[in-house]
Amino acid sequence: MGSKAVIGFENVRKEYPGGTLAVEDFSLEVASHESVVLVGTSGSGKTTLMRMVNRMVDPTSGRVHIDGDDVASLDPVQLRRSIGYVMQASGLLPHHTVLDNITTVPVLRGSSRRDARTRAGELMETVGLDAALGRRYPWQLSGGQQQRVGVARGLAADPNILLMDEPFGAVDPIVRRELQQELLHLQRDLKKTIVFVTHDIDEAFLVGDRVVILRPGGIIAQVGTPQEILAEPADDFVASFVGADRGTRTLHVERVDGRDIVVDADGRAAGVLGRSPGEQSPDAQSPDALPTGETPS
Ligand SMILES: Nc1ncnc2c1ncn2[C@@H]1O[C@H](COP(=O)(O)OP(=O)(O)OP(=O)(O)O)[C@@H](O)[C@H]1O
Repeated sequence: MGSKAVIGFENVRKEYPGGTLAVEDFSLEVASHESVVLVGTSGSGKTTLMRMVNRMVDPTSGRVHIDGDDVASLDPVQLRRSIGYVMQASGLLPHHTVLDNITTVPVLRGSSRRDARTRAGELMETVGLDAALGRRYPWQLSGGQQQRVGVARGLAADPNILLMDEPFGAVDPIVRRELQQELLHLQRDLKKTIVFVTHDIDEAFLVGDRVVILRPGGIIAQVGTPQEILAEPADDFVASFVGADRGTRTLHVERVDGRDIVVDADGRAAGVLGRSPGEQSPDAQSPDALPTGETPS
């Protein structure tokens, strides 16, 4: 696999045995080092699409390529080991210590145990974990710590691509916010190509360079930067999705890591204005102009 890690979905369709049409016809290119978030209601095909990247799911038709190579032509085991995968509730092996969980894939890929452990220690520091926790078992950690281990494990083989399936879905809102912020820090340094799945639009706007809003059947309702989607929702479905739950909250803008984040009265991120450092953001939306949306009935 090349090092650009450009991911392409070309007219992919997935019909599961039994007849569920999870994805009708989905095409998208994820650029090198880009973070793309798939967001949509339950059952809209987000996880199915993400799993096509590492061949945990094979499309019924269409193809997924990485740097131009059809993943169908790649060995699935090698492919999975070369792509970081972080899932909800961390997915850690319960009978293995934290260190063993983090080092499994690097050792399978040929690292010496010693090198893998050294690297694991560094990664634990990167994700904000005390190295002493390495000897514990997952059940001896808090939910937030488990998720951090999950992120460290996803990064352990230094993959170019990171797949994150509701990675912070199982932790409380405060820890979730901390983990989101840390992911933003990490991504600034690591610059992975990230596909991130969530059903939380606030999270999508915070972590995504681009956000893909899906209808059932993996149909794209809108794809764009958070700014574009907030400024011009494509239709009522998107407007309602984006505004859902926002009601009459007072929105304001906070500067975080050089980015203007729209924050609601509860301190939750509602969007990002002006994406990259150095990028002019004269067209940034006044928070007053953001769609407040009706609470969906
Ligand atoms: N292995 C499977 N066999 C049969 N049907 C499946 C399978 N996996 C998913 N589905 C169905 O495909 C559809 C899309 O599922 P998928 O998990 O991709 O959606 P999702 O958007 O990730 O949902 P959620 O937010 O609930 O995780 C759903 O109707 C689901 O029931």
